[in-house]
Amino acid sequence: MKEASPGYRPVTVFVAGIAVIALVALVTVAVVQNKPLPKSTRYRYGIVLDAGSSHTALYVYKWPAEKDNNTGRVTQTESCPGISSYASNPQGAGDSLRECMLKAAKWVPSSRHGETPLYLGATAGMRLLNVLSAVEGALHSYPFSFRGARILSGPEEGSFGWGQATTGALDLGGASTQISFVSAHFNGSQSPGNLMTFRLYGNDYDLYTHSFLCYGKDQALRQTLARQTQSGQSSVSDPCFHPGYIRVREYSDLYNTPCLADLAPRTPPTNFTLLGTGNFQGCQELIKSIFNFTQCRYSRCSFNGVYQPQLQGSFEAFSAYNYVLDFLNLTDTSVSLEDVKARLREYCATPWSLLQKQHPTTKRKYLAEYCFGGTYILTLLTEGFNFTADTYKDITVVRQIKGSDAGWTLGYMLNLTNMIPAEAQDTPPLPYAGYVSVMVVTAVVLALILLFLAYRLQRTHCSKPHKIV
Ligand SMILES: Nc1nc2c(ncn2[C@@H]2O[C@H](COP(=O)(O)OP(=O)(O)OP(=O)(O)O)[C@@H](O)[C@H]2O)c(=O)[nH]1
Ligand SMILES: [Ca+2]
Repeated sequence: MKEASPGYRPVTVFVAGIAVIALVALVTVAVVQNKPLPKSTRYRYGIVLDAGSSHTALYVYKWPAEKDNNTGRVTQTESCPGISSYASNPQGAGDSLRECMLKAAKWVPSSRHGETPLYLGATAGMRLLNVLSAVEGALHSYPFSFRGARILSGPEEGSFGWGQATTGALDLGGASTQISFVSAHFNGSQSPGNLMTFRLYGNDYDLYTHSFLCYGKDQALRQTLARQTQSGQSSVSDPCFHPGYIRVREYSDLYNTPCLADLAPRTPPTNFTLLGTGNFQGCQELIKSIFNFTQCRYSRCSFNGVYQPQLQGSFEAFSAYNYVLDFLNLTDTSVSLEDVKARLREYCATPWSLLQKQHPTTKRKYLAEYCFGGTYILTLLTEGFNFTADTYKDITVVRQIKGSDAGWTLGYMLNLTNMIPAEAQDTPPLPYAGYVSVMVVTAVVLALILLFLAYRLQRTHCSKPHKIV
């Protein structure tokens, strides 16, 4: 009689084999698949040129390639020449951006050039189509994926500058100014032209937005000068400039803007002399004269008959709000409206000669215009947009929103590349190390279960009485 050897049954061997193959396969997949991208392709880039009325700014955005919804962060900015000054020489406008574009080509890795979108957005203050088409031609010659140059509409300029759902945006440019905020009192029924609807992260927003062309800081200043030179005066005493400030200006230069169309005196002298008197109150009265507060066919208006719902929530103010209030040391959140007035009263009255000594390195043009700029901001916010001493506290002056330079460029690019997530984001993907760990643990558990099954099968097999041959 021969006792049967405890040999393994084919089924046991099969199950154990599967267990080993499963383990090897899972670990291999975990290690080989889903590896982080090589360094050179780990990020995507996007370039936006903001062709404003007073300057052109270049923004290079960068974001992780795996997370297209992880809105880009600006990595580099560059101030380029303003193309609006090339109206009589459109070719020159294209050439003027060359240096800036070469810098962008250095910042973006060359392997990414071809797929990097390049946009040029001109703001409403710059309706110079001939310049725009010349620039368009020039931008095609760079290695990026040029997606066109166009003029933003007022609502686009306002709404793309709006970044956070709960915070309104105040943008003061050279030619135009924008106000945008979410208001529970606004659904567009009164004034559909001011409504922009957004679906962001699963929520719908009705955004009120308006862009006032000719009410940017530079054009508003021109409007005040026009108010004082309409009869062709040869000398003007201007309360918005410091005592002792004297400057000779040309009529043709002042009135050379669509904002003052038809306002120019018929037969003006060539020049007028601007003499500063440095009087805050007089300056505020002068500024008020460029707003129309009388007509409003809606339940409420800001100015010039433009509908504006009741202000709501907090606001972030940027561009010239930031340049001017920062210089005047008025950006601290503890600063009240009364503090602003007191500072301006004292600042505007400061003699020009003293100011120049106090700020020897500040650009003269900027230095001369902070009294006007500050007074204009105060008047625009309180008389124009109806901020009160109480709601003024809701305004924060910022240079950046969420780590990016404040402005419309990021929102514009994200919108055009379809990267603004309409729905709430899924939970973020596991990092590579986490992914490998989960896969290995799953594989080991699976293999253990299979081995255990194989063991049980073997045991059952051994405990059965063997047939004796
Ligand atoms: N003091 C100061 N003023 C600045 C500076 N940069 C720009 N400005 C002025 O601030 C105002 C607004 O500037 P921007 O926001 O660049 O205006 P913009 O985008 O060219 O103009 P829009 O087309 O109307 O948007 C203009 O009057 C500029 O001359 C700065 O660094 N310091
Ligand atoms: Ca601007």
